Amino acid sequence: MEPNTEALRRMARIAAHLQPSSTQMEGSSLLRRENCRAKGGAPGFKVAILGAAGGIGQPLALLMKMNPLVSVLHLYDVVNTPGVTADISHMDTGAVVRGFLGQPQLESALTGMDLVIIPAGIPRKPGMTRDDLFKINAGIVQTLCEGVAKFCPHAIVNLISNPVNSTVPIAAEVFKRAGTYDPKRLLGVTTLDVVRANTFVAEVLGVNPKDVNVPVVGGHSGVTILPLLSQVNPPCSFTPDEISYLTDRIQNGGTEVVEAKAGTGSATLSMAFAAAKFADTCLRGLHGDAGIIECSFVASQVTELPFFAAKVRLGRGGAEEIFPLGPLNEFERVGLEKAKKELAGSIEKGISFIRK
Ligand SMILES: NC(=O)C1=CN([C@@H]2O[C@H](COP(=O)(O)OP(=O)(O)OC[C@H]3O[C@@H](n4cnc5c(N)ncnc54)[C@H](O)[C@@H]3O)[C@@H](O)[C@H]2O)C=CC1
Ligand SMILES: O=C([O-])CC(=O)C(=O)O
Repeated sequence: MEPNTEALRRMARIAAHLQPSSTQMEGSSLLRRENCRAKGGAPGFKVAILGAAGGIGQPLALLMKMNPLVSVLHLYDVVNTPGVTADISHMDTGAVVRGFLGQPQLESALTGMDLVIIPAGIPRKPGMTRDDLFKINAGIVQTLCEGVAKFCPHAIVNLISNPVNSTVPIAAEVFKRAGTYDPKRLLGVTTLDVVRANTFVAEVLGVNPKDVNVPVVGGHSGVTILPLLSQVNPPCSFTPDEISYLTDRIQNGGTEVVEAKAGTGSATLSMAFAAAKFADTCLRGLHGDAGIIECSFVASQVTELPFFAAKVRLGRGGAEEIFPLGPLNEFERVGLEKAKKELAGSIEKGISFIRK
């Protein structure tokens, strides 16, 4: 490269920082990606977090800034993104970070994104169910997904905002209405249930949670969270008391945190960890890595319900394969029936919110 060309590029990058208009920063970040590619680095993906200034959004932004597969990180919220962005952008990792504040900047936040992670919305307080959040969060998810449909219709969406059992159907209806719906690209994030299940099962077994994998299917609320303890990897067995304790603790893990936080919110740090883990699997899928399998709440034919959390294989197109539930024991079969009954109502509530 000619030295004077490099000097010009450096000046452009400094100018872009001093006056960060969308095009200037975009040009600068693209340049970095090109440089990275030219040096044989990994290809980078563009990721947006909507709700980035919140309890989940901030640590999630930090973790995504550390992900080497991310070349551009857009942080969008209706409050506080300038501060969060300035802070995160000083981390000496590769991703270029940009902040966007409020609805007028949603277009710039979303344009060109490969992956959009949505933790926007209010969290629970003690005594509330996740469904109690529907009234406020349904509208937030609708607005943001309308933005996704308009400005980055091919992005993969990771939906975190509760109640997930209803917000994923809401997003699907928004995308259908816009003519952009691809069921493989809309993924409800249930990874925290798996993360908790791995942790609690490992405690009972006395092993490292990293060495345990518990499939958790169904949905993301109370009895719809169905851990398949008969399918733990590596294979192991539990006493009836252990099964009862573990199922109850996994299903009520969210409430355990809400009560411990005593009115100041719900799980944020473990959720950011889980969301970053799930986003990483999506990015590795987009990257073309083989054998990427995680549980997620997706459009599905695994049961008679239109949506269900199950193990999915992530690839370039999103959730490219959804695995059947596999053999269930009697306890799990009873749990499945309870889960389906509650899920049916929550899914219908989400669908009719948009179709009303
Ligand atoms: N899927 C899961 O496993 C989990 C889901 N959650 C859910 O995640 C959501 C967020 O939780 P927290 O981060 O703790 O809440 P929080 O209140 O700390 O943060 C939410 C953020 O969303 C922002 N926001 C609100 N309306 C917005 C809009 N229209 N556009 C962009 N941003 C908007 C707020 O300004 C705030 O910064 C809640 O609904 C919570 O129930 C929480 C834990 C686990
Ligand atoms: O319980 C809540 O409200 C937040 C949540 O979804 C979880 O921690 O699993």
